[in-house]
Amino acid sequence: MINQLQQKYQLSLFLLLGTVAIMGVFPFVVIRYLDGNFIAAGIDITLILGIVALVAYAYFSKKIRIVSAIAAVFINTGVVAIVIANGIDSFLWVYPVFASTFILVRPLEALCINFVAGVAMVALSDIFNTISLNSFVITILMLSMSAFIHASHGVKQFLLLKKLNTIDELTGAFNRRAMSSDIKAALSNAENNGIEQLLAILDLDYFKTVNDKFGHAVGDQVLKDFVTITTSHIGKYDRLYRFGGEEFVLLIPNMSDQHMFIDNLKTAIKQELKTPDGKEITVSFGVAPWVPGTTADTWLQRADEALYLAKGQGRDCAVFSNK
Ligand SMILES: Nc1nc2c(ncn2[C@@H]2O[C@H](COP(=O)(O)OP(=O)(O)OP(=O)(O)O)[C@@H](O)[C@H]2O)c(=O)[nH]1
Repeated sequence: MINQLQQKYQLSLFLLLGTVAIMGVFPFVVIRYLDGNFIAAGIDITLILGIVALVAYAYFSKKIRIVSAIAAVFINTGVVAIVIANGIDSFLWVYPVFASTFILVRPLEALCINFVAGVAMVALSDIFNTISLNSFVITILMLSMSAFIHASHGVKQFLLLKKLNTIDELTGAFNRRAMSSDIKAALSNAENNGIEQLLAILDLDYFKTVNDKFGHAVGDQVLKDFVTITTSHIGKYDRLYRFGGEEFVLLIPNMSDQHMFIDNLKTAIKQELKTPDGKEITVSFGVAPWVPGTTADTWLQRADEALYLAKGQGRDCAVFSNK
């Protein structure tokens, strides 16, 4: 969800940047044309058309990241070209273009693009016969470094927000919010692309007695150990979520031998998850493979019913839903 918000935010920034660029550059197309400066007018109109095309492509394709990167290179190339063609008259455009690069791409990428554009300008334009090269280098460095620090701070804040939004604070497993959106994606993947998934609820057995015997802090540690152990035995694209208390949900792409996978996982947890006095802690599994017509609610309900049966069968076992 937070990724979608970020994408919407980036798209609206991109649209705003495009609008501002067009409104700012267009009057100069007219001025340069009336002055008879057709090369500069041509570069400006190329910039406007390129930006319009890129913004439109980003809007319809939703490939914001790649289009933003192309736009960043495009406007930096454009500003170098206009400074070479038009000289000192277009020099002030360098500053807004360099600053806006940090809105389009990641901070380090923006710094590199600015660096290459700056070097190209120093090497290829003759404006430094008129203005001081030292002043240019110092002011552009100040601008780029300030923008870099600000943008890096923004990236850190976004990553923290993403973590707070999707990760269970105690165990480090994904939280219910992440689970809801991943289940939706898994269902649509299964319905539309035939990529079936398996959903299982994992519930620690007799966990209350761990708390009662060793205290809540040890219980917390057992939950953390459970997540570490389980995560180390599942695949890169498999996801473990804390459903609540000592209940977890596992969402995995369908593999060829579901029963063997679940059995191996159950055995691994049993061997590795221990109380402080070395006694094994077992887990019960309620497993619901995806079937056509599954909804988020029915999927969890089928897994929960299977878990109920597993607990009823004496725990430390996995029951597959046959619905
Ligand atoms: N330490 C700790 N305990 C928790 C947390 N969340 C829930 N619990 C405890 O988990 C225990 C769950 O107890 P029950 O629902 O009876 O389950 P159980 O003892 O595992 O029994 P079965 O599931 O039937 O095998 C309760 O004692 C809760 O207090 C947590 O975040 N930390």
